[in-house]
Amino acid sequence: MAQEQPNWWPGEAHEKFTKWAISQGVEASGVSPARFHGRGLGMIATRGIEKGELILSVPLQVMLTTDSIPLSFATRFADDISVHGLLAAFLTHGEPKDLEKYDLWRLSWPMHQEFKDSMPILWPQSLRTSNTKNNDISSPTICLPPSISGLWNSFQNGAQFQYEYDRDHQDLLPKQEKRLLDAWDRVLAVFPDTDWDTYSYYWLIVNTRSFYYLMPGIQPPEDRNDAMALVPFADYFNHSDVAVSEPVSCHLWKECFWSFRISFDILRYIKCDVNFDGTRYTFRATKSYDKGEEIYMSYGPHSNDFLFTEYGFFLDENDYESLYLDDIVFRDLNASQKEELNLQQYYGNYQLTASGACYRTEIAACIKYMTRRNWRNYVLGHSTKGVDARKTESVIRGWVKTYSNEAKTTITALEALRSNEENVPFSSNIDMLLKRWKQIEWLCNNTAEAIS
Ligand SMILES: C[S@@+](CC[C@H](N)C(=O)[O-])C[C@H]1O[C@@H](n2cnc3c(N)ncnc32)[C@H](O)[C@@H]1O
Repeated sequence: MAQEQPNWWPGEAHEKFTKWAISQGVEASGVSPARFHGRGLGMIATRGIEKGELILSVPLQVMLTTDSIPLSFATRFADDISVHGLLAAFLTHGEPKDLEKYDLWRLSWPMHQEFKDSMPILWPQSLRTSNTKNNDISSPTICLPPSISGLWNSFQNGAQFQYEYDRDHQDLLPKQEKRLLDAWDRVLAVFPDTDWDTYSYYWLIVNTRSFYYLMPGIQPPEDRNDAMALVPFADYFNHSDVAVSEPVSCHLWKECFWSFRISFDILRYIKCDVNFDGTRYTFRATKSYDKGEEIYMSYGPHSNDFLFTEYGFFLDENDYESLYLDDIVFRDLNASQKEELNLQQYYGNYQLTASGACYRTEIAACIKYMTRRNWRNYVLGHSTKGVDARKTESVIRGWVKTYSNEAKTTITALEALRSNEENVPFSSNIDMLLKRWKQIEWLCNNTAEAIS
């Protein structure tokens, strides 16, 4: 009689891939790929696991890095093609004999349809309108949250940035589209018949499954996104916002951190649970696990809007949740106030998190009612004369309410879209948007109430 499989059984393709990975030197101890409702595949503990235990080790030879790509293939592309773009090009157009090695691994990856369902970049134009250049913004509703689309339904945010500043966590979709289209142009120059669906699929595979990869002792590339590689089997780990609390004591902190494309500025707060020593990628348990529990890894301290754009999911609860009030704040300040904020390096990146508005937002609020002299003295730490906590709170509450109104307006519009029969094929996308906007509304209302 055939042996009964556990309800988390990943399926035959994943069993075959696991056997292949182990035959190639991957060492998995107490972990197995498993199916988890709503998360596709993930990693399960097949026995009790102690905190700090080595659970996975993957040798360099089996990873897909730029060094795995034959030079005769790589040198056909313009020098400025991104590593991301090149890896996707290799998966799309590499010689079958060079790709054969990865066949069973590739069969373990999600289907194209799964990306179409979850990744906004592949959604119909009406659902993914953003402030991308050349975009037709005629869509009656901006469905994606402002940090993703760069646009709002309740006001227009045109021409209000008086000064350039680093909006790393905003306009996420236009930036992602640019990365994909830049790569696409370079691939088309070499392979004019490239199929968009195939290329964008592999580009998203790399986007959602790559790891930070840098040989020890090598300087990080100018663009941190170029330090990436694919790591078989390790790409089964799903993300959680597990606390990445203990500061790294390890002097090699840059090299000892893994992530799905994480930014360098937070690396020093991360524990060395994941390490690449130049020969192997190793993964240790960040806590103890019971048999049958899912083992997660943190992809980094990402907000839900970031996770939504880059990975096609977001968390119900996220310690790193944050909304950006920049567009709302800027339209409420005059040119001279903005100039002053810029001079004092408080221009932009006004965040709202579960614990309230950030210090930068408070400073921006103060400039609304304080004399310039008092404000400057306050910002420079000389005096608190003129600071009135109630007035600051009232300004911030107004800004948060604007965001909350945006959520309300968009939820109403999305509900109308949802009930239109024409949109039945996109109902799960609309549901995902509605869920995200309700989270945003909740966060705004909760903060506004806490400030009252
Ligand atoms: C590195 S892969 C992880 C393995 C993947 N779940 C699979 O089925 O192959 C990253 C992708 O997994 C999914 N994912 C990761 N963490 C998740 C989570 N906490 N909840 C839901 N989906 C998650 C997202 O689709 C993401 O793009």
